[in-house]
Amino acid sequence: MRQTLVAGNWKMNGSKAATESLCKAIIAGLNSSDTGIVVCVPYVYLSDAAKLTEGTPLDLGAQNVADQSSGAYTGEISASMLNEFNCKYAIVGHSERRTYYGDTNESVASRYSQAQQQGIVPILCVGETLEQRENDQTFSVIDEQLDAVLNAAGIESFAKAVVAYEPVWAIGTGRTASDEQAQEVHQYIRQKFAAKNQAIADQLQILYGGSVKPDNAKGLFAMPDIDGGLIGGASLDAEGFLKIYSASK
Ligand SMILES: O=C(CO)COP(=O)(O)O
Repeated sequence: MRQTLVAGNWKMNGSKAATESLCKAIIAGLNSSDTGIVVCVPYVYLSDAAKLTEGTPLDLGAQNVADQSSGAYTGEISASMLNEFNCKYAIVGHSERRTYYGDTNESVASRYSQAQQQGIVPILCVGETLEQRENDQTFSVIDEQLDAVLNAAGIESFAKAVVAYEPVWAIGTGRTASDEQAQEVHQYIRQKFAAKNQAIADQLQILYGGSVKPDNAKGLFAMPDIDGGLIGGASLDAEGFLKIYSASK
């Protein structure tokens, strides 16, 4: 049985005060034995969030990581820096990074490796746009996104990675993929990995992201190849986020 994981991606939302109140409210709703729940907060709040989550069941993650280890890369944050703040996870290749900030398949692969070199678990995001889906390119886009990382880091690296399928057309639109639409792609991804290494494929956590809410989480998470979710908007509300987490158990 694979463990489930529910990750909140706060994106560029919140404040110092909101970080404190949201972390505290989520932690208050968890039991000490709970596992598989993480918040990915803006970089500047990692220090506060690290203190708030230390010794609690709530894990911490970043929303990105540099594709280089150090040096003259103005504005970037390295994996070793993240490591100083108890970051267990780092999202890489989110579609908003790919679309607005030019992250390429190659740079995403470098970010993925940089995270792993510091013992941080990358949450590798893949997914097609609406246009690509309508042109029957969903699987070829996902192949390209995954192959760039597989070629650079190897199949074994996925023993310590998470994949998130996030169809771009479902992100922040309120238009979620149906349970079956999501499962179809998750199954495709798992079979792709299984063709290279069955054991890695069997244990790989594949999360679904895109308008996951408390009322649709249960159906999505019940699908055989969906192992949890990467939650945007709904992770900014502690009660709703905890409900989504409960749906994963
Ligand atoms: O992009 C997402 C998580 O990374 C999904 O965002 P929403 O849940 O707001 O659609």
